[in-house]
Amino acid sequence: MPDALDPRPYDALLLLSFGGPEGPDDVVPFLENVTRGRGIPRERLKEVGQHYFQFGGVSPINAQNRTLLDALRKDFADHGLDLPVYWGNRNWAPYLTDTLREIVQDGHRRVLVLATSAYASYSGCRQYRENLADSLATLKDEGLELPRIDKLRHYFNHPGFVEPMTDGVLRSLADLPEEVRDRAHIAFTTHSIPDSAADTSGPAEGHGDGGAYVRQHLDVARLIADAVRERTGVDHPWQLVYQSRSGAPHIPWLEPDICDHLEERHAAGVPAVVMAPIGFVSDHMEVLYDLDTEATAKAGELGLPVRRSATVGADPRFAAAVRELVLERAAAESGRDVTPCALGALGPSHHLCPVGCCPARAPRPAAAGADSPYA
Ligand SMILES: CC1=C(CCC(=O)O)c2cc3nc(cc4[nH]c(cc5[nH]c(cc1n2)c(C)c5CCC(=O)O)c(CCC(=O)O)c4C)C(CCC(=O)O)=C3C
Ligand SMILES: [Fe+2]
Repeated sequence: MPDALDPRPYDALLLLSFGGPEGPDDVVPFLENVTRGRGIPRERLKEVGQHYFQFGGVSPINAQNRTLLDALRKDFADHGLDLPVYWGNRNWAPYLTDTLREIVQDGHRRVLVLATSAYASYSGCRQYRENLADSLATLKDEGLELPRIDKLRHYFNHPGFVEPMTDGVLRSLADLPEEVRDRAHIAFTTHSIPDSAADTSGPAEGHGDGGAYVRQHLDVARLIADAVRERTGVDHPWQLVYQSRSGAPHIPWLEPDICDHLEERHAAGVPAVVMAPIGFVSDHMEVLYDLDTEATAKAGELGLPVRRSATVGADPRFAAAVRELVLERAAAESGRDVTPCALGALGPSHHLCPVGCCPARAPRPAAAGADSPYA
């Protein structure tokens, strides 16, 4: 086998995701899993439960992950990369602990993790690392020999992530009525998080002013807006806005909300908006409900034409990017020369989260980082 496709020292890839309900009976236990100990108001939970019930109690996220698994396995096979791909979730079956147990029982010793979250933040990175540590603790109690786990670097600025989204924005612009198309604005959207979580996202030296979370999203938004201008010759004004806020109302979260933004753009005379959900890897419930249902209804009331652009999902370019990231990390880990691939102003993200990266409010053990209590 050619050297470039050598995944050693890794012997397994774990797709680590959020998980979601697969029927009406799953919705309440799923929400309990997600919010255990996180202080989400009851009213908010009822409301979010309704979003799931409106879609038959089925989150789109599991089907999306199954499709991504297929795409990854196909890409690896097509390129002669011999690396088994497993799937486990934080909040629903297949649960992370069960998948890790299976990985160990299949004899794997070095696991590389691909999380379905492209950016830094407590919710998007450290919380996954905490779940990995919890699962390792369970396996240790069961007397199993623990594998070593590493997490792939943040891939928000990888071309295989950015380019499919650029194409999506171009398609949405083309789909707008011709008379408003060239004056359309682009609203790049991502999950709102508490201001305090944004300010402390990423390594400590970059804390403050929205932290790595906001900077990384701004970099992706700028890359897409620049690529759209290059392809169409039109300079579409854009802004980074937020969606899916939860938590108590007196705690500040990132703003403006997409619905307020649409109202404000409409009042300012903007004739059309493309909503580009760059914060989500695939069509999660936040995309189907908060954008396709709620924000689209809001725009309808305003008489403002909007389009929602595609997420990356299982685009073959994303599957190829994962292969490149795996080989890049394997090379780095083996002391071989490698040039990490990244677009934009920020450069490739760190391989290992340093101590103090995206701190939790109440510190808990987290695996796959410089402060991991595991090997
Ligand atoms: C940054 C971020 C991402 C992106 C990174 C990543 O992808 O991980 C993300 C993804 C997701 N969040 C999801 C679902 C939920 N998130 C909640 C609550 C929260 N999310 C937060 C942040 C994020 N969340 C935060 C700060 C909270 C408050 C509570 C807390 O501090 O933990 C709640 C509770 C109810 C509510 O309040 O909304 C639910 C049901 C699903 C599944 C969707 C599906 O079914 O398709 C996915 C992919
Ligand atoms: Fe969430």
